[in-house]
Amino acid sequence: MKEASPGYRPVTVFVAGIAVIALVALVTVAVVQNKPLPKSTRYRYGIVLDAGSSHTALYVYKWPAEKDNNTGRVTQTESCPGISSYASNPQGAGDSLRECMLKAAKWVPSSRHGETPLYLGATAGMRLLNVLSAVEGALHSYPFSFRGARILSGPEEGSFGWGQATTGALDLGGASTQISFVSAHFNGSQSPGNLMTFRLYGNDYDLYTHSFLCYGKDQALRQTLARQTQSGQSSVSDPCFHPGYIRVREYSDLYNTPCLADLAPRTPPTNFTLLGTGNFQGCQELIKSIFNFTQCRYSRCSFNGVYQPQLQGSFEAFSAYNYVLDFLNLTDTSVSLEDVKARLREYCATPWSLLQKQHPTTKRKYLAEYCFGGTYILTLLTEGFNFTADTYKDITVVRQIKGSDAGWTLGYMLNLTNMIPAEAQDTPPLPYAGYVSVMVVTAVVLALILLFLAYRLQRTHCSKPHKIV
Ligand SMILES: Nc1ncnc2c1ncn2[C@@H]1O[C@H](COP(=O)(O)OP(=O)(O)O)[C@@H](O)[C@H]1O
Ligand SMILES: [Ca+2]
Repeated sequence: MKEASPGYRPVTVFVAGIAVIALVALVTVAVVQNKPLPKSTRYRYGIVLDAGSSHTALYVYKWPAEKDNNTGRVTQTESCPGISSYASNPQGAGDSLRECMLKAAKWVPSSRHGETPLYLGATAGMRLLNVLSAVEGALHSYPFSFRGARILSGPEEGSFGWGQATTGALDLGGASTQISFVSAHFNGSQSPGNLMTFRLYGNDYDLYTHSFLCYGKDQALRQTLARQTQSGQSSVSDPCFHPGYIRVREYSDLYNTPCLADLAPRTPPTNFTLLGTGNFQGCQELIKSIFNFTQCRYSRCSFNGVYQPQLQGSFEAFSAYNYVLDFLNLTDTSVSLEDVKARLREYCATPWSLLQKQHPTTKRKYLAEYCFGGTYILTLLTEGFNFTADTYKDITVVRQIKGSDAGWTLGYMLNLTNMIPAEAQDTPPLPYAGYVSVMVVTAVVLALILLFLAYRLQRTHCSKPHKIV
């Protein structure tokens, strides 16, 4: 009599053995394979310098090393000098970024410097090549992994600012402005130059994008001033500036931009006096005159003969859209196009002296230009891009997209570091806390099974006369 219930004990022993092996394996994997990263290597960093027309913005991105996807990203930003003003002194451009780069070196732990990618993208788009090579030389001297300085094309500037598949992007800089959106009516056949194709998370997108050089806020303002000074006037009554605003400006200074090439009057006086009249309607008429609506060789155009498919979906507007509309208290989603007009009518007519008293701390140059800026935005959106009272509701003014400052810098870095997954991920990686929980629960269950089996083995042993199954 060896077995009270033949076949029972070997099965139990076998299962118990497997459980022991599984438990040991589980604990070994838990201990050896998935220790949290040491503090200094827990985060990764990336630095992008956005050399725009008005200034250079420094972005330092930081994200958990375990999640190389588009989540958990934190940004630190810093405003640095603009490099385009160094066209005649390229060496100075490199030196001018020194203070900013030292800040970046402080924000990124030194143990991570060597592997932190550093990019510079220039969007000012004008006569920058000699400046860029000087800046490249300077950026090589920092401890980061410098990956080059280059001029972004208009489509790149527009499309990297575009973040979510369903949302269009509107960017208004100083020199140029971009519009990008996905449209069911656009596959590039009419206008291949406006097509950017993307493969994102397993889906293909045909993105329409266009960048209008010389239609950023500063260059557009210069265009309106050029319209009023073409015959060498010595004084100009400008409806886009407030009543009582007076400023003497130099002709050479105004026309010193490729956007106004060949437009300068032949023998102008040295200066002209700019006198504000503060008239919204007049300002809008003046702004309309810098757009050309007459020629279009496509089925539909925005302006200057540029193809634009029918607007589709919602839009996020940032950069100067945000600076200007925020100052004018017009960023709320409930604000209608009529509200914008009413606010501008009242705002532009406000005397300059009163305005300065109301906003003693606002930079004078900015304060003087919000009337123009607001009127330009309204005109660009409605006359230029064909937004209506109805579709204007689809625009949200944003400072940030998904927790990062809105703009092209994050998309640019993610693209160049191959961190935007083209294909959908099959299984989302488990976060560390989730991993530990799964391990603990499984180990506890296995331990309970073991205890239970041991208990039954013992009982079988101690009560042989009874048949227990
Ligand atoms: N706080 C602000 N208020 C008003 N205008 C601003 C402010 N900050 C920047 N600007 C202006 O908004 C425009 C766009 O700025 P930005 O997007 O930085 O331009 P860019 O990329 O061409 O350098 C520029 O004309 C700039 O001078
Ligand atoms: Ca910009």
